[in-house]
Amino acid sequence: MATVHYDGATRWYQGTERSAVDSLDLRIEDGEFLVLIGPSGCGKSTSLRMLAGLEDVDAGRVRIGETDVTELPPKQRDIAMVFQNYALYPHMNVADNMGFALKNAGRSKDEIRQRVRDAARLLDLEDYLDRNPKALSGGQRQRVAMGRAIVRQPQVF
Ligand SMILES: Nc1ncnc2c1ncn2[C@@H]1O[C@H](COP(=O)(O)OP(=O)(O)OP(=O)(O)O)[C@@H](O)[C@H]1O
Repeated sequence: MATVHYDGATRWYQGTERSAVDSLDLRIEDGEFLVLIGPSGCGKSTSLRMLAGLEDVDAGRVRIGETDVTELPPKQRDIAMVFQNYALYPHMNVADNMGFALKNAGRSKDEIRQRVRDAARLLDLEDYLDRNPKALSGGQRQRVAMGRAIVRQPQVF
């Protein structure tokens, strides 16, 4: 894990009068579990998306550990994110959804199987590994999305 540091991070969406996030200063310590709470539309997702590299940072900087990631593409940030709509691959079963990023990273079949099994045990998904997402409940889908993040063992969740 690593520290996360927002330093005046700002995001404007074109054509809008106000910034979605205005000069966010926030330091999250290594291993800290942080919850952002605020009214709908106050900028929580935008803040996360700037950290993950899914939104440009229009002013300020974002750091992970000692690395300034403001200009880095998402792939190089070693972050795992769970999306509000889960974004599961509908044509893949639960095990393949959870192991997909590891497969892309060239990990061995044995390692992928083991990490997926460990995460499935943690999330109580062992009985669902062969099912497709459409045959799962909302909460089960949410746990698959979390499993997909967990198996990657990223610097930042
Ligand atoms: N692509 C976009 N173009 C223009 N404005 C946007 C865009 N995406 C988000 N916004 C605006 O930016 C602001 C922050 O949105 P954001 O999604 O970060 O809010 P949030 O705090 O995560 O909200 P919620 O709790 O409702 O999910 C909102 O006012 C939203 O309407």
